[in-house]
Amino acid sequence: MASSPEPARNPVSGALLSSADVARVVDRMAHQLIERCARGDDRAIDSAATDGGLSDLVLVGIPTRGAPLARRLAARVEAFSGTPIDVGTVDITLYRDDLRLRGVRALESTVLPDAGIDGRLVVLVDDVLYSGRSVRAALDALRDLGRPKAVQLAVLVDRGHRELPIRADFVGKNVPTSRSQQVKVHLAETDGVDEVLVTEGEPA
Ligand SMILES: O=P(O)(O)OC[C@H]1O[C@H](OP(=O)(O)OP(=O)(O)O)[C@H](O)[C@@H]1O
Ligand SMILES: O=c1cc[nH]c(=O)[nH]1
Repeated sequence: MASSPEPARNPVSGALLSSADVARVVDRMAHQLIERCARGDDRAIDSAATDGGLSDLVLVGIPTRGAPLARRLAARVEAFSGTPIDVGTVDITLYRDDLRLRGVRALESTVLPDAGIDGRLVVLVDDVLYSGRSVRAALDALRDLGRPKAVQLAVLVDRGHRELPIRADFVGKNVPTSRSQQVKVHLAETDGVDEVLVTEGEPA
């Protein structure tokens, strides 16, 4: 009798990705972005363009840590492809559905490239995908900023437990977690170090 597959285990608390792992994962995601554009299997991208469709691409980070991640991804795509990549950030604070539950939060910056996002492929970038509510808020925020040809999603860690019909197009690492766990992404730009940790218990 065929044995059933091992159930996915939740990681034990501790370090999930080291600094070197984070760099490797970001590089892999950059290659995937380039390949997806060049393959043109995505109607959102003009694969006939001489730059493999990359000039159509805008990486838009969701603060806090999605913003430096988007800049890193853009830098690596540029390093591998030779094509400069437009980057931006989108503040989702006022579009959150838990605004009244979470108390006052400072507004972050929304910065778009000069060429804007109309008619382009926007790839939203975030560090963690969990319920999907932050991405839902980002989609609403984008709607007020322009009309992209398509919007896709890149996340460093997908930890599951979606509460909305949202999935990522580019995932650095899938990490099955329990709801009681927390995934904490630390980046040099915001935290002084690159690492991904899994901790037990609710966030402080
Ligand atoms: O899929 P979700 O359930 O929305 O969770 C993921 C979001 O949670 C974290 O942000 P957080 O709201 O903690 O703010 P921060 O980025 O400022 O830390 C993380 O950076 C994602 O944006
Ligand atoms: O584990 C989680 C859940 C939401 N947001 C995070 O950054 N980590």
